[in-house]
Amino acid sequence: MERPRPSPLRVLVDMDGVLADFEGGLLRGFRLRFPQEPYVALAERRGFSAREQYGALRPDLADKVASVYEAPGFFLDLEPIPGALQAVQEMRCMKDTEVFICTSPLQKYRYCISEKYQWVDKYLGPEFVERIIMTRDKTVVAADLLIDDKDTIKGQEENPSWEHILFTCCHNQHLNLSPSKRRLHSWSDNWRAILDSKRNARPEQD
Ligand SMILES: Cc1cn([C@H]2C[C@H](O)[C@@H](COP(=O)(O)O)O2)c(=O)[nH]c1=O
Ligand SMILES: [Mg+2]
Repeated sequence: MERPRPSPLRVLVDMDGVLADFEGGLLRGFRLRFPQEPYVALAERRGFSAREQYGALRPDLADKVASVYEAPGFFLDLEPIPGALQAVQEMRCMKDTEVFICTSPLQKYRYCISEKYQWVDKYLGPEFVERIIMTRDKTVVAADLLIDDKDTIKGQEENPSWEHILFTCCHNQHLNLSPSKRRLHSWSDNWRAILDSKRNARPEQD
């Protein structure tokens, strides 16, 4: 009897901090726009929210830093993270693998949503535009893996189907993870081994 084909391994890849250099673009934009103001160097970043960290430095800096990422052109002008484009293109061509870009828009979405689409089209092409999942709640999306730089991902679903692989970024590099949690240190790290191990750990299908 013919064995049934395994279902493809579905991988969600986050955008800001994983494909697009949000933190680098934010610091550059902040220093250009507010050259007299104190800033948080990338090595000093702690915690996902730049807004909160700037606000702790001086309360009025919270709105100032937010005004940088809410401005037109911010998301479109972000540089790709080194190795990211090649990695996801390779992932897309891998046998029995499905890759989607899973990204959260800002609450002030006026420019962010269309610019994220344009960014993907510009750097990855129309095949990937078809594969954008734009959601404020990634827990309700079904997949095997989510590669994301946000250390804690919460939403309506308490037990998401994916395993969260923490992608190292300036704001999370100092965190000690629980032994069960895995990191991808960069796109030069062995992301293929993570996909393979997940593929092999899945229960056999009848
Ligand atoms: C640091 C930081 C980020 N955000 C926003 C920017 C994006 O819209 C999302 C993260 O998107 P991802 O593709 O899921 O990585 O969060 C923010 O609002 N405030 C911040 O300080
Ligand atoms: Mg992110």
